[in-house]
Amino acid sequence: MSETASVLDPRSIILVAGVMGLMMAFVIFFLRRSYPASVGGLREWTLGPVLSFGSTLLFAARGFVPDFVSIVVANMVLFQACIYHYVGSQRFLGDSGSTRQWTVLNLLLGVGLFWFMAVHPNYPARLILFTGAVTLMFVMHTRLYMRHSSDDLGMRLMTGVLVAQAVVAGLRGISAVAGLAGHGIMDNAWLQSGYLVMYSLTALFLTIGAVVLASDRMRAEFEFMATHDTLTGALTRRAILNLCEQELDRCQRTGSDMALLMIDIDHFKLVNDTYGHLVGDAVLRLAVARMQRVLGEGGHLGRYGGEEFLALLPGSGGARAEHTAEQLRNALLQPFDADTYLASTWATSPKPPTPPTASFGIASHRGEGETLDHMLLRADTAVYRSKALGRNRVEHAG
Ligand SMILES: Nc1nc2c(ncn2[C@@H]2O[C@H](COP(=O)(O)OP(=O)(O)OP(=O)(O)O)[C@@H](O)[C@H]2O)c(=O)[nH]1
Repeated sequence: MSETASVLDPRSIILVAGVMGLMMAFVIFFLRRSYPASVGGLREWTLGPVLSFGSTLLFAARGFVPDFVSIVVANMVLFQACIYHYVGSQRFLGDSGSTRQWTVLNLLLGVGLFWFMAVHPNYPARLILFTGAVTLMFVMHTRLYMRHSSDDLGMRLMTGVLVAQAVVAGLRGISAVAGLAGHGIMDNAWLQSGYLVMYSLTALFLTIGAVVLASDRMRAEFEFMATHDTLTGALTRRAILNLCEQELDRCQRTGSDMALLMIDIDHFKLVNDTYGHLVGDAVLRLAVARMQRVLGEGGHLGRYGGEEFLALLPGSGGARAEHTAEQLRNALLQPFDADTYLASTWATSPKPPTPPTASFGIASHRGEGETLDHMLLRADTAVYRSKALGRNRVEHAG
């Protein structure tokens, strides 16, 4: 029994937990230095474990510092650590999180803890107050991850750890209500030790989860940057050609259909020359947004060259590809939305605004033996014919 007590000595457990959390805070701190600002929440995720460690020192100093510090301040610092973890998650997941209202709750918590320490000393009441606040925090934190749920390892790890911690904190509160809390945090009741073990694992796994999530986000961002054009958000030339190669391969194995659309914006040099390159850029972005809306999940759009785009239509034969091309052509012709940069720029211009038009060339898969280069050449030739016949039209490759 005495051996068990020494293995699960609460003071050692919370110290080890704090040190582990602090080490993970270093990891996040260095990640933060090298990650772009678009990966939000890293500052809060660094502060969380640092505060946890601070609370650990304060708890461990029980008997050496005034009780106000080792009880009231220590609990408040620990709760503030939970707040930073939560707000870090909110910012990471793109929600607007603020520590302010939670800090107010923390101050109220401090008043309550002080009351039940100095005015009406009552350990179970303090425990109920603290576990109530912490359980609320973990439930909110869990709900946040459930709202943004995905199959990512980091997301699942975070959700699992938070659910476990919400349950344990809740049970600890219930045990206090049921009179099983003992007389102080250093009481070695099995529930107390169990809670502290759980706490140490949570502190560590929350921070590990944060590191995993941040690395996954970075990988996804790099992958996106490598495969998407920065100006328009369409796929890069290499990415769309890779997809075309894969699709062609599949067609030749299974005999299914596919079609390529070469799309060239008309008189684009004139847009640049008349309105400037910034407007030209906005026109390209608008054209891509409109075409992506039409294609949806059914096709892929890549930027083939400056104002030339390539759409891949898996499973489409010639007739379906023509229908899609007409939809794309019509989408480009629609007037500008009144509140866009383009509408306001062009409205104040001496020349009346006109949405861009484009010329389309379709090359549908002809069957075995056809290469991607050949399909691209056919689509390109069809675009030239479309230009020669007056632009703003769809032509089939021969
Ligand atoms: N603003 C802007 N312009 C670009 C970009 N990439 C290419 N361009 C411009 O696109 C124009 C293409 O001009 P051309 O190849 O002569 O074609 P066009 O004026 O569209 O004429 P047609 O294709 O014959 O209808 C050039 O002026 C390029 O500078 C870009 O990223 N942004």
